[in-house]
Amino acid sequence: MKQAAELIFVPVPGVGHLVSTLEFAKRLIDRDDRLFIKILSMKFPFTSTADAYTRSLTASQPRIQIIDLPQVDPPPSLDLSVSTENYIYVFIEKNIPNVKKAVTDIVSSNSGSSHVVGLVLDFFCLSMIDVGTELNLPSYLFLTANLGFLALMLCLPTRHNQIGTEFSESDPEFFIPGIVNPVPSGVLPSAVFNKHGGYTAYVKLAQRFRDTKGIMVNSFRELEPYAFDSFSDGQTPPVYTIGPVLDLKGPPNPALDEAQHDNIMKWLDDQPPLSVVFLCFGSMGSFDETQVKEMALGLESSGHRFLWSLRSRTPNALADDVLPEGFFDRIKGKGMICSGWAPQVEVLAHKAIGGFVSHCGWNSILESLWHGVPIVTWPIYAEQQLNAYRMVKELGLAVELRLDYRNGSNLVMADEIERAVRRVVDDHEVRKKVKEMGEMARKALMDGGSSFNSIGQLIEDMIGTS
Ligand SMILES: O=c1ccn([C@@H]2O[C@H](COP(=O)(O)OP(=O)(O)O[C@H]3O[C@H](CO)[C@@H](O)[C@H](O)[C@H]3O)[C@@H](O)[C@H]2O)c(=O)[nH]1
Repeated sequence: MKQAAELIFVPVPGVGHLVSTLEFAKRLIDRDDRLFIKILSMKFPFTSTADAYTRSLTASQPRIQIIDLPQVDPPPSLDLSVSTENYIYVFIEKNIPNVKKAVTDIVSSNSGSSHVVGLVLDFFCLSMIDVGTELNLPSYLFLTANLGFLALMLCLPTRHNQIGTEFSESDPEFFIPGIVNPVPSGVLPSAVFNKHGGYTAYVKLAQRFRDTKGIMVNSFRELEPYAFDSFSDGQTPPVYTIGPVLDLKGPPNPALDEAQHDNIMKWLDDQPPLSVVFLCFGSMGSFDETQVKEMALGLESSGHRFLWSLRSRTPNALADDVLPEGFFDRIKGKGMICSGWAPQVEVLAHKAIGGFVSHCGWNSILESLWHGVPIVTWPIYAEQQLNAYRMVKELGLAVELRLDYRNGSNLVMADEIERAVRRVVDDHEVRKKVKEMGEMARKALMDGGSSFNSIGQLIEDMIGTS
């Protein structure tokens, strides 16, 4: 009889992290029937839909079991406004005793026919490597971001040892082995500039990357070959490119009911092919009213059709309150606004979509490449500026609107938006490259493709051949 091998996943309960982590868990068990997965489910107060999402995605998978961890007290909400990264870091540290207890229980309940072969940790959970070490279990990193971000994190400890302090936006360009040219410091993740815990949290996490037994990255070699090659330096744990891992049904959200979903899809059905620009800014992106007005004016004067997932930063504001007067009448038939949440993956798959104004979250980028839709870059937070920069400057796969915008930056003016929207619809060269990359993504996952092989290698390294 084959011996069952169990993996314990510890994801961060935010949609942007859960999408690929849970899909990958499913992909692993589909690939090898010896594998069983337990998912430790932490609860964050500001990601209330994460729990339902985790359950819905794994419901029909008898070899995946969710273990609820007890709720812990969140850090003071002030911490969230001074540094999101530090808030998440502190919150996760508070969960460690519960994680340790859950892992210990799982290990001690194992019978002779099943054993735990490792922890699979989100990068924010890397301090849990110590839990694994204490229990004699290896830890793997599941990186929901890309190889370029991995390259940055791997070189951060060296810079910290030399300089010892956070970055400043006026710093000269920064050389990251794995990214073709030195990058302007203005496109580095917001956390590395943060004096209130964000930088320290990032450095502490970065210092643990090389303590893992292997690093799985939601990317594929054909997309980031230069970065991938930089990891064969003899000092980095094995890097497994296992992507793109996408949830092609899209994460559900209570803010999107069936009627709104059907309305959007029906409206798209009535539009000509490649004519609609889609605007959507991830699970957390929002703008203040002044910025929303500029967006509206820019879209209107571009003359193009658009579908806009509008999330205003003003609590309870209705679209009518924040948009310019008469806007709805003027765009009738040409533009559609949905408040709160859009069925993004389905929208990107629709033949009417010709471009995507995005915050450049990594899932959004992979989803748009998969469906051959060129992106206009409008990063907002986390590592999105670096993603935007690389998509435009290194990979030539996106149209530039802003590369270094972040929460609280200068306004993006209507005329800039108008130009970028026009360009993404008309730029046939970028569209062609994006389509080609989308085809390479599909090939990477097929039998014999680079990611298919990499997943096979990962399973072999974790549990051996059968
Ligand atoms: O209205 C919406 C908004 C989002 N989504 C989906 O939600 C996911 C969002 O993921 P992503 O595009 O990566 O954005 P974030 O939610 O912002 O993701 C976080 O996690 C990513 C992976 O680590 C990082 O790249 C981002 O910077 C970080 O903010 C995607 O699957 C989208 O299709 C929808 O379906 N509808």
